[in-house]
Amino acid sequence: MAFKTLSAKAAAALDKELMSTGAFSIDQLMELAGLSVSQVVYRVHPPNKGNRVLVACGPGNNGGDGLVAARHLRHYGYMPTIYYPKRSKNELYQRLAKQLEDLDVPFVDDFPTAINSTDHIVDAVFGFSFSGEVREPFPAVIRAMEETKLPVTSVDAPSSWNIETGPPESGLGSKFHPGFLISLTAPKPLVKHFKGRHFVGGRFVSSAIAKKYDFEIPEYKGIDQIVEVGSGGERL
Ligand SMILES: NC(=O)C1=CN([C@@H]2O[C@H](COP(=O)(O)OP(=O)(O)OC[C@H]3O[C@@H](n4cnc5c(N)ncnc54)[C@H](O)[C@@H]3O)[C@@H](O)[C@H]2O)[C@@H](O)CC1
Ligand SMILES: [K+]
Repeated sequence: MAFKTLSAKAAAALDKELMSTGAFSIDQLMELAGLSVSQVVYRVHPPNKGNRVLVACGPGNNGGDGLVAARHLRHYGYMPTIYYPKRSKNELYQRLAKQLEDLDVPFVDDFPTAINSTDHIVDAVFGFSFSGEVREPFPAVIRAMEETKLPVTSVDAPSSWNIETGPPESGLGSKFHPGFLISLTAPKPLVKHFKGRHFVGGRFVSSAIAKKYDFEIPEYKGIDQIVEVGSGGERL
């Protein structure tokens, strides 16, 4: 049986609720989301398979998850590189970037060039608030991820996919099929079109919240922040 999915609208409402009546701060949620992303990368691509990881960060919270994941990956022994062209002026993101700079993690401006010297890519460009056509400077990033043979781990959604309906029918993003996806809190409807290895993360949801938003919390084992589920979201 497949896990129930969470629409983009429901995911945004859930986030808002966690940060209001739920009493969480955005820093906490992003830290846990990024930690779970780092655990997926470690699971599917341990550092002895090649420790260079290129993290593509978009302008919103999906990009913030990427910045947090990069810090954890650095501490696990990876050599992350960050592409973060639309830096937010928000203090939280500035602190996350400073933490990486203090670990000597490089920031690069040219994603298509950087992709030639990495072993793994983290796609933290867009999450559940993506809509419409991909705007500059991100088309080149989506194209490079679409064309590369390197493994890609997408955070919450393969960037450029419609959250409800999946990959675009034609043009940019239509051939973007990352090998790995981590759905945060609960899979979004687009997972119906995802064929790779699929994980769920975000081990901070209470059963009351899951019940209210009508999704299931997967069975996390031990100290894991992630659970592998079937590509469509079904139990393994
Ligand atoms: N509920 C959860 O489990 C949590 C979710 N988080 C992350 O937060 C994400 C959602 O974050 P946000 O709501 O900030 O949004 P996103 O990060 O999905 O994207 C919004 C940003 O992308 C830009 N954008 C949207 N469409 C675009 C287009 N067509 N071309 C170019 N730019 C475009 C917007 O202007 C905005 O700056 C989730 O997907 C998840 O990764 C975590 O950070 C916190 C916990
Ligand atoms: K993404």
